[in-house]
Amino acid sequence: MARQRRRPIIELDHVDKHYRARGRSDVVALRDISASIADGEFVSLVGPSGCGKSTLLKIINGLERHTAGTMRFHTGTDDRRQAMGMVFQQPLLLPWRTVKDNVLLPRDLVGGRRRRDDTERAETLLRTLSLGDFMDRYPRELSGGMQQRVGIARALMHDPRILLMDEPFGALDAMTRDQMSLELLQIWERDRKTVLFVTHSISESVLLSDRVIVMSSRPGRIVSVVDVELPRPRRLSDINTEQFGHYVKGIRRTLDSEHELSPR
Ligand SMILES: Nc1ncnc2c1ncn2[C@@H]1O[C@H](COP(=O)(O)OP(=O)(O)OP(=O)(O)O)[C@@H](O)[C@H]1O
Repeated sequence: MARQRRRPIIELDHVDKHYRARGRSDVVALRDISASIADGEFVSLVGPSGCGKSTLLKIINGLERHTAGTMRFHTGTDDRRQAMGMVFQQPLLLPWRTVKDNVLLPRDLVGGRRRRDDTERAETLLRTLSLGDFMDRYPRELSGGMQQRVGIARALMHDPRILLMDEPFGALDAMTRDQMSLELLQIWERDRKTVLFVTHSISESVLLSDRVIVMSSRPGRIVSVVDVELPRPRRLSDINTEQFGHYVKGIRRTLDSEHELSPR
């Protein structure tokens, strides 16, 4: 059954991105990207290494500028940074700040005194992410998965409408990665933020997403958009179902055929 789509929050229309390289020809990272992401939707981006997935997140949050096409955001604010939170593969925590102070970093960067609300929000987020007992510890005292949870709490601190996640679990072992996927799903089911999630794992993309955008090798283009019609809430055991396998195989086939066609 087709899901009813909500109104778009991000619209990309024929977007290109070229990186200028002095003395060499430009790198065409993205070509003709058109997509509409609905408010509250969970969308994954999969594609070969170097196809421009990170670039797409960076032009969406304004860290990079697109070179052609148009982008529209319907977030209720002109301040893109306010509307978006970003989670990177490495959590990039400041080692001299405690866990709680790392989560409060975006708040502190704005300047002025912290309000009690800010501290309470940081504490609530940390408790939600099972870090209630580690708020006053330092990053070096935490495992990789715990550090990544701190990165997620920090990205959620200003309550963004959109969460951009660039291979957030890529550096974690398989079990921690599964656990983190489930926790992310729980947060998403509760808050229904719009999530754009970059991953190399096809099964992770199917487990988490409403839609999976499949990209070609560089220059990155969208070659397929897969609606994942698996029921929610999802569980890890869904991975063993026939329907799940069907989605994974379909996406794998698309990526393989693109790889065969691409110039080497
Ligand atoms: N600042 C930059 N200057 C020049 N070229 C860049 C820059 N950043 C990225 N590129 C190039 O743009 C292309 C896309 O890179 P990007 O990091 O977006 O790919 P990706 O799909 O996220 O890769 P991966 O899956 O390996 O992380 C690559 O060829 C890369 O070398």
